[in-house]
Amino acid sequence: MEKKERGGESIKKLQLAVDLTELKSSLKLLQQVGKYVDIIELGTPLLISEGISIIPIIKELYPDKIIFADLKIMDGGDIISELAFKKGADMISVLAAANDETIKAAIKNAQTFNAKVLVDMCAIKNIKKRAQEVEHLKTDYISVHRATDRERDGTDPLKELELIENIKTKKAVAGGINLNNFEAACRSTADTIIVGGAIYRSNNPASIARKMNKILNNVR
Ligand SMILES: O=C(CO)[C@H](O)[C@H](O)COP(=O)(O)O
Repeated sequence: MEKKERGGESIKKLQLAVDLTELKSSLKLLQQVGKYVDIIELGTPLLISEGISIIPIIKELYPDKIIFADLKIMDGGDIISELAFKKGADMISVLAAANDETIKAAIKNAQTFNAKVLVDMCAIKNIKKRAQEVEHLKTDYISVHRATDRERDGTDPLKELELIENIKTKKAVAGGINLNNFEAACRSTADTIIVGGAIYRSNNPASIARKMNKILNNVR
């Protein structure tokens, strides 16, 4: 799948969240599904377990993919984002719950390294208000995100997305996206649909990713 942008207009993207804890199993997963996704997310558990040195390893193997480091920065926006960008990350995440100074520092570094920042709304209570504030900071993406630890309480990130439909910044949606709600996610205002467990926990990750790729291409 190409990561091109048509005439400046962005094409909706599928982001695979690799939330495994070992490089070896992550590489095996990527061999199976890499061709079906636009963005490879090095998940927070993977980065904590294996370290940011895996960024250049994955980037070298998948030069045509956008490499997203899900750092979920809460403080130290300058130093942490710089570490990841120097390793070759194309995009990183900063938490919306962080201070504006933290988000601004990461955005400044992203500009220096020609990279991007996604601000993650995970655990934000007033999503609409915080999204408006974050938009003023000129981040590249705002992501609504149902936390993994809330997967059993029925929180729907697609409903949260509706709260920020007027936000002009590109949007991503994450948390519990699977084949049942994938088409709805593609038809939503999200520019990027982030899928983790529905692919990597499947007995047949390639089949799920291929189906999602097909659905996304029909909507694009
Ligand atoms: O960032 C994350 C957790 O903090 C996950 O990568 C993201 O939410 C994807 O979740 P799922 O496995 O439900 O698709």
